[in-house]
Amino acid sequence: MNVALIIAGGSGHRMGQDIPKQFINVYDKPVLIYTLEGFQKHPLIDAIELVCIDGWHDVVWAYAKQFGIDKLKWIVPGGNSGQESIRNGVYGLEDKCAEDDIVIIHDGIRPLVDASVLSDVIETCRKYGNGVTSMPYNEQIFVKDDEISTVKYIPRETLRRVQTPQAYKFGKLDWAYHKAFAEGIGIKGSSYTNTMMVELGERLYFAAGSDKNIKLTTKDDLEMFKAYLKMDRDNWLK
Ligand SMILES: C[C@](O)(CO)[C@H](O)COP(=O)(O)O
Repeated sequence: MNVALIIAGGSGHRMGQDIPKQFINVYDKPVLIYTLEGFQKHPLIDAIELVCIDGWHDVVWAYAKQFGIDKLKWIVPGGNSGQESIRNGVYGLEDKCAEDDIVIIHDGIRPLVDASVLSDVIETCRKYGNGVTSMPYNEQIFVKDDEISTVKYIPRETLRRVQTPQAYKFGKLDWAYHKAFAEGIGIKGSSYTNTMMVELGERLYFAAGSDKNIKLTTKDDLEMFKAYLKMDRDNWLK
C-alpha cells in the first residue's frame, strides 16, 4: 500500500494573511485541495492521511466531499513544529500501515506536484528503501562569514536541493521518529524528515524533482502559483 502523508499543520504567518496559507482560495479552490488532487488522481496512491491545524478538520472533510477527494481517509492534529506534525502523522499510521508500505510525505503548500514526480519517488523508494525529490543548483552558494560578507563558497556540482514529496518505508519511518523524539536527534529548528534521517545515520536516495513544485511561502510564491495555473489553463484551451 502507498499512503500519502500531507502536512498542513502550520499557521503560515509569513504569507501575511488572516487564514492559514493552505486554505487561501485561488480561483475558487483552496491551495490544499490542489495539493490533494495531485495525490487523488495518481493511480499508485491508495490512501491519504492529512495532518491539519486544529479548528479546520470539519472544513477539510467538507472540501474533500465537494472536490471528490475520496482517498482522504484520516485527519490527525498538527504539532507545535513541523517535525511534531510529521511525527503525529507517522504515529497515526501505526495501526494502518505494514512495515513495507510506502509513506509519501508532502507539504500541503506545494500544490503543483506532477504525476511523473510522484511516480519516480515511489519507484526510487521501492528500489532503495527511500526516495527524496531533488534538483541541482544553478546558482553559486556562498557560506556567510558574518552578516555582511563571505570568503567561502560550496561548489554547486556537489549540492542537491531537496523538496517534497519524499517516500519512506513505514517500518523505518516509524522507528526513526520514535528514536529521534526519544533522543532529541534531528527534530529542532528547520529539521525535516530528510535531515533527521541523515542525522540518524541513514543514506537518502535522490528522485526526480521539479522546478514547478514550488512551496508557497510568500505572497510572490502565490502569484507564481497563479501564473502556473493560468499557463496550464491556456495550454489546455489551445
Ligand atoms: C523539503 C523541505 O525543504 C525540507 O527539506 C521542506 O519543504 C521544508 O518545509 P518547511 O515547512 O519549510 O520546514
